[in-house]
Amino acid sequence: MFSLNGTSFTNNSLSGVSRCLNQSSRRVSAPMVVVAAVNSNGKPGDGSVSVLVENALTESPAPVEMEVKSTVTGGVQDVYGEDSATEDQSITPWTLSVASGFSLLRNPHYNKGLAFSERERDTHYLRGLLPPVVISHDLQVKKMMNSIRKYDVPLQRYMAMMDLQEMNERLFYKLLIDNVEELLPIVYTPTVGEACQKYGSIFRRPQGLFISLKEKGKIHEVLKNWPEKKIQVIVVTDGERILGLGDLGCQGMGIPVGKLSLYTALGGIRPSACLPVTIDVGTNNENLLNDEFYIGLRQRRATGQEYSELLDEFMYAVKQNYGEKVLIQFEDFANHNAFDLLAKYGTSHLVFNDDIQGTASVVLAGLMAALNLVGGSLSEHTFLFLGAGEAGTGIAELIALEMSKQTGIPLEETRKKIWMVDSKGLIVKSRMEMLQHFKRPWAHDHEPVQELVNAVKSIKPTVLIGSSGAGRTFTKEVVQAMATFNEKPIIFALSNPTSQSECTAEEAYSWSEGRAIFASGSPFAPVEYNGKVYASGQANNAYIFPGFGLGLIISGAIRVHDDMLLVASEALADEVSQENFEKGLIYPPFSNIRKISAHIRAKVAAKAYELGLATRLPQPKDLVAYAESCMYSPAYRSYR
Ligand SMILES: O=C([O-])CC(=O)C(=O)O
Ligand SMILES: [Mg+2]
Repeated sequence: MFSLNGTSFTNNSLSGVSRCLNQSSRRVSAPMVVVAAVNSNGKPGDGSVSVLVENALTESPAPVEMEVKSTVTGGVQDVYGEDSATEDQSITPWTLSVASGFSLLRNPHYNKGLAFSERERDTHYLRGLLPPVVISHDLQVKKMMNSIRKYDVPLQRYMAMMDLQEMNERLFYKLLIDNVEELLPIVYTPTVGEACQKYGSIFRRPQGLFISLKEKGKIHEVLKNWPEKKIQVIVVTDGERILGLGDLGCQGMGIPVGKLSLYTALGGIRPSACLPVTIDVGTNNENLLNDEFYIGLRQRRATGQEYSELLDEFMYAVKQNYGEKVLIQFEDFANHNAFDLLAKYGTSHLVFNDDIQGTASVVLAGLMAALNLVGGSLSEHTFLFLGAGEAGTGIAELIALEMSKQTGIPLEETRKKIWMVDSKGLIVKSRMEMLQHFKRPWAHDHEPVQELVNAVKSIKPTVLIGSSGAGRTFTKEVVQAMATFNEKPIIFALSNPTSQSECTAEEAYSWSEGRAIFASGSPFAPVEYNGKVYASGQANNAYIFPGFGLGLIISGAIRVHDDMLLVASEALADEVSQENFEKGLIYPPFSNIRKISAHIRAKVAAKAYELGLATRLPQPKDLVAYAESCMYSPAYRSYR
């Protein structure tokens, strides 16, 4: 028991502190979260409680930081680590954590390292636990960047970043936000691919939830083991198709972790609202099954009923634990499950498949921008895809939809402008019987063609898109063929990571004599060809999903709709400046990504309101300003 401002509380009703504050201060507007309440001397009876209040949505300090001095009649320190699930859920969004001294330094959410001020060191039992110097957040960033740059191997940089995330979350995000172009390829594609391949060896601490067949029947409880309760976005994989690297089983965890760090850094969703999940139903990867350091279930993949029962239980438990409006992003599932899961849960949950929908939206944006360089409208172009899986067919469908919207021509007709080659050659009507359902809309009248190069020569596409997961498949002959009948061939090599890219930037520019409009899923450094420097764009779904996700969240959307993907594409294409076009770029630089994300978010939210899918009412007047005000900032809080 302790009392604050004349009110008594038990330790497990500390959320009452928040209510008391809220009632006693006219200066604080809900929703606010108490992030630290520390008994400054720890002795019952004569201490004081200092409390920091912050905005629940953004984790940024509230307009007014409050210090409440009051007589404490009981110790409050011992509530540290108490399960906040025991708190009265009806008073959400109040949450409370208490940390001081050594445990404060060990808590990545609150730790500031050498940036703790003299006063904080006094009031939070930090004296002696830190060396004397006090440094600024900016200097910490500079210091970390210096040490990260000393590593030559990208995986070492990745591990240094993961260590930092575990040690000081706000420093991690500030580093990432301030150095996004340099660090994106480290915490995300392509390095995250290598991290997944070696995840068993580099695994240190769990960064997300592992839900395996062993947890069947207990998933509801497993979700409760996660320390955060107010989850807004889940990225989930079953590891069967990690980037273009194939089945990495349980080691796919690097992907949800990486994607969610971008949700925070690029999209502005607070870290504690993000939950990375890996569903482990086994792996068919023999190397992993025989690897003594493999961290997952050592069995072949469960399929059929066993698989769908586990997924069903997971999806149900998520809704039970976090409500209707939690966004579930499916990532890197194999084709045979990805389409089915999206269709199955699309009507009951807020689900989004990044590989089908996010990639589609980002590629459509790139194409819209490319039209400024090559001319013509979308429907005047002809498209050929290598790879008819999630990404390929997802992009194709969104292009066909946009063409149909622009021209009024029915979707069945606009689809005919789009051709696909898979591992068995051109997708044509005579193969219909044998085709998986998601490939069928793309089977057109044509004689069978085996090789990509022959398909290119026969179809004469203006746009060639690689979504095959197979590296070096856009050969010299293929690129040269594109360059013979197109003045400016549009070539997208989307597969990830770099090793799986259908061709390199250098190949695209040199084989097309510098005429290609090129973009790739993984980043390539600028290329010099014939004395001219060519910078290419990164057609990566990282441009879309963080802003798209927050657009859904701020509007309280309950379903994803294709029209939201279309407006996200338009919003991204609008961000490409004249200066970018002059350099041949069809994507804006990632350095502007937070601003870009705010625009995408506002457009997606506006569409959700227009479609009647938004539940957060009333609609904010200025959605861009509102979106910006909701963004998580990694600025340190001051614990007074
Ligand atoms: O992770 C990325 O860079 C893009 C993506 O979703 C994939 O390749 O599966
Ligand atoms: Mg993916």
